[in-house]
Formats: sequence, structure tokens, C-alpha cells
Amino acid sequence: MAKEGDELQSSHTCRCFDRTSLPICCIHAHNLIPAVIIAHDIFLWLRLPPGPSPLPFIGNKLDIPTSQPWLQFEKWSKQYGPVFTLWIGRKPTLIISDPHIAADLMEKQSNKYSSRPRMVVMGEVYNGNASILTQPYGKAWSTRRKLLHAALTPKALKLYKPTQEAEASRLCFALLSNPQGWEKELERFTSSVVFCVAYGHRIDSLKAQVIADRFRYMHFQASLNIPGKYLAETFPLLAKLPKFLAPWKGDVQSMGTREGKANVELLEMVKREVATAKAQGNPDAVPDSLCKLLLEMREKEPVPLSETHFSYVPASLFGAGSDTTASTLCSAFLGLVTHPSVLKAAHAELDRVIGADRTPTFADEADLPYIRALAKETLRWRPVVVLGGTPHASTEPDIYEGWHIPTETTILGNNWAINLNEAYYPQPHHFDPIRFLSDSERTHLGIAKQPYIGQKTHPAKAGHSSFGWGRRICPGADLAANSLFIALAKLLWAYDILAIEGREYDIFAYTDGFNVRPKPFECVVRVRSERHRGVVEREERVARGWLEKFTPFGE
Ligand code: HEM
Repeated sequence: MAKEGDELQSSHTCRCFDRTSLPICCIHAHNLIPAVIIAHDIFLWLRLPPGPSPLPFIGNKLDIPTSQPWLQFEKWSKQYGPVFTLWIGRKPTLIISDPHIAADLMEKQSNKYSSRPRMVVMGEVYNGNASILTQPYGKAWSTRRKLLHAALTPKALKLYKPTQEAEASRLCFALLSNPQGWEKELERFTSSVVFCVAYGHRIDSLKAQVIADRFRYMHFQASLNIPGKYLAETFPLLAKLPKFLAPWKGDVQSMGTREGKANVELLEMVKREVATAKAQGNPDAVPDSLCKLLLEMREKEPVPLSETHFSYVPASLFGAGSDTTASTLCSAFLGLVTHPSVLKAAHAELDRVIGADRTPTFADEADLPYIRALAKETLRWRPVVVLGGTPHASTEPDIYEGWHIPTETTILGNNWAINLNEAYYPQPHHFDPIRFLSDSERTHLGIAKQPYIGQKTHPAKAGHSSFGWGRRICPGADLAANSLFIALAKLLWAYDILAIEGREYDIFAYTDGFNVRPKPFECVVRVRSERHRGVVEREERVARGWLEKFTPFGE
């Protein structure tokens, strides 16, 4: 009689499980695993929005251009629809080319679509996801986000405005002697604004060590995010191997540790300054900065972040806010050079509202709708964060328009296709701030008709998607908008920004990467008159006085 155990054994034992047939069984298993994976992926593929056909395991890797992929994505959107699927390896990625669909998913259902795709090397190995940018949706992310919001309220932004004005005055002054170096001067301006706002210290030269270090960390981190570079992205367990078995981890982690230490040093610097000022009975001697505000907040209420992770909050301003703002200003220069009527209209408004005896300030903003519209049009025309920045990811399964969207789907808003979508923006590549003027503003400026009425209207109040969506929307959008407004207002008050005669400009010649800017080009940057020069020189002296308290970082 067979015992209970025997029966169990026989039912669990493969009939072919004898010595001679063992290799056959292995072959079966060997074939079975990929077959199951492929069947699983085909099942997902059939239910997701259509897109170019992927290959097993590598997905659409061979179809995606390595240079300016957003252009091909835009073409695919015309073929497959405003939301289509691409496979990055085995990961499905939805590419959205319509602002309403982006809002339907990432704003109206932001509870499901506000995470980030897992970034094993760039996020987890590099710095343990210390930076808000790569943090998955959850408590650790919302702690960081709340801190940033608290230090970037409208009240806090007001504190930073005099510094932005002073830095914009310095920018105008610098261009008197260095008109050809306008791109570097724009970079110095945005770096200094970010460092004054983050730490209460200014940047007088891009050669400052602190800037060189920041760029090194930024470029290193960006280099970790190249699809296919690390097998650990597909097999995350590889990142858990000890360093002697995974030597690449050493380099990645040591750079991450260096950045962490540098961030903590900056935090310590502000702590010391606050303590010294308090000890001297003069706490106001330390300029208001985001870091100072965060430290004050932490004194009142504990923050559940380690010192290193806390130090990443102010540090995130440089990575996210300096290059993006400078690149947007570079695009404004390209737009002005290639659309001279815009410069004329801007000069007309500035001359009428401000006159020739002073430059504009934030107090004039309400009276300068054309300059405000110019900043918005630049953000629309050439979105710096061209593919919407670090992608979103879903945290729950969803059904949208009959398509099944599984958990952990990557969601990418193609800002190139969204902001240049003809249904919303007729003649999308024509750079014209008039698009963003309200009826009353237009009438006031004597422009009878809105020439750019699209079939559809962009759902966002801003009228473009360049700052992202929903709970992940750029927390620095208002700070950036203020920098753009004041820089453009003062620069255009003081300068002609024109094409070099006979020179051809390509409005599509842009760099590659996450954040894009025009490829280097030369143009005429000429002070409008001797009277304007005098005002720029006078206001620079005043600006220098204001900025004295923001001691500079050395070279
Ligand atoms: C023209 C300038 C800027 C542009 C176009 C821009 C655009 C963006 C975009 C598209 C995102 C991703 C949003 C999303 O995932 O939906 C983002 C995220 C972010 N931006 Fe900006 N940004 C700019 C300036 C700034 C500035 C000045 C700051 C500094 C306060 C900043 C801080 C951040 C941070 C911390 C994030 C990550 C937010 C998160 O993951 O929760 N940005 N930005």
C-alpha cells in the first residue's frame, strides 16, 4: 500500500525527472521562462495604447533615435495617436502629446500618476534617492516637497525679489563690456539667483569652485541615466551585490557620497552664520534664504530626514533651477533674433510704461503685459525640459479610454509635441507673445484681433505645460517665472538683441539631453543709447550695495 508521503512525492515529481531526461527538463525550463515573459508582455502590449511594434526584451530600443527623440515621438503621435506606447526594454512607457490627456492622467488622477520610475543606479545607488527629483511617490517625497513649498510661498518669494532685481541689474551691466559673452552672463545670473535664494551667497564668477563642483555632480548623475548603460536597471538585484562583485558601484557611490558631503557643508555654513549672528545679537545680518528658512522651520518642528537628506532640499535648487532658467533665456534670445517685430513691440511697451530714466522693477509687472507674455511664449515655444523632465510613473492599475495601464507604467509628457500642437497653437513655431495676451491687454496695446485662436484651448492656467503636471509640478515655477520676467524686462529695456546682418539662424538647432537649449549662436547685443548706458551703470552701483550682504563664493 502506498503511504501518504509516497503519493505526495509521486504527484510532485516530474515524470521525465530521471537521470537521462534531466537535460531535456532544463531545456524546457530554459525555454519556458522567456516564453512566459514574452506571453506576459504580449498580454500587456495588446491592452496598452498602440505604438511602434516592440521586440522581445529590448522593446523599441532600436527605433528610438539617440538624438532629439522628441521629434520622432511627435511624428509617432501623428501615426499612433496623442497617447502611444513605447517599450524601453520590458518597461512600457506612455508618451503623451496632448495637454488634455496629460491633465486627465497626471492632474485629475494625480493620486495614481505621481511617482517616478525606479531609477536603480541614478537614484538608489548614487545617493539613496536623497534628491526629491528621483523620489518615488510617498511619505519621504512629500516631506521634501512640503519643505520646498513652505520656503517658496508667495510671501517667501517676495523676500527674494529684490535680489532677483539686483542680479538682473548686474546682468545688464555685465553685457555693456561683454556683449558677446551673453550666454555665460545669463548662466552667471541664474546661478547667482539660485545660490542667493538657496544659501544667501552670490556667484560672481562661473569659475567659483562651488559651481564647478555642482556641474561635476550634475553631469555625473545625468551620465548614469543612459538607457542600457547598467544591467542593474533591468535586474535590480545586481545593485545589491557587494562591491568586489560589482566594481561599478564603487565609482557611483563615491561620487554620490562626495555630493552628499558638499551639500551638508553648505548647510553647515548657513547654520554657523545664523549662530554667529544670533550670538552677536544681530540675527537679521544673515540674508533670508531657503536654507535659513528651512533651519528655522526645523527648529520649530522636527523633520524626519537625516542631515544628509535634509541638505539635499536646498541643494536641489541648483540642479533643477539654474540651467533650466538660463536655457529658457537663451531661447528668448533666439526668438528675438529671429522675430524682430517682437523686440520692437517689447521696446514700445517699455518706453511707454517706464521711460528712459530707470529700468523696470517687479512693481511694474502688472503694467508690462507684453513682457510677461514674452516670458510665457518663450516657455511654450522652446520648452527647456523638452520631455517633461524626470518621467512620472503610475502606482495603481488604471483604465483610460478603454486602454489598460498597469502599475509602474512610465508616463512621459512630450512637451515638444504638447506645446507645439497646432490644434492649440496655430503656427506653433512662430514666436509671438500676442498668444498670451488677454483680450483687454490686446485692446489696450491696440491689437484688434487675436490671430492665434486654436481649435482647442490648453487646460492649464499658464497656457503651456513647461513646468510639468499635478503633484509633481515644478515647485520652483514662480521663482523661475520671476527670474525670467525681471531679466527680460531689464535686458530689453536696455538693449537691442538682433540678428547679425546676413547671418542665417536655425530655430531648430538645439542641444540634446534632458534639458535643451539653442546650440551656441552669435547675435548683436547693443545698448540702446548713451542715456540707457548711464542708467544701467547707475543702477548697477545700487545693486552692488544690495548684494553686499550675500558674500560671494570664491574661485
Ligand atoms: C524655466 C525654469 C524651469 C523649468 C522649465 C522647470 C521645469 C520643471 C519640470 C518640467 C519639472 C518636472 C515636473 C513633473 O514631473 O511633472 C520640474 C521639477 C522640479 N523643479 Fe523645475 N523648472 C524650472 C525651474 C526651477 C527652479 C528655479 C527650481 C527651484 C526651486 C525648480 C525646482 C524643481 C524641483 C525641486 C523639481 C522636482 C519636483 C518633484 O519631483 O516633486 N525648478 N521642473
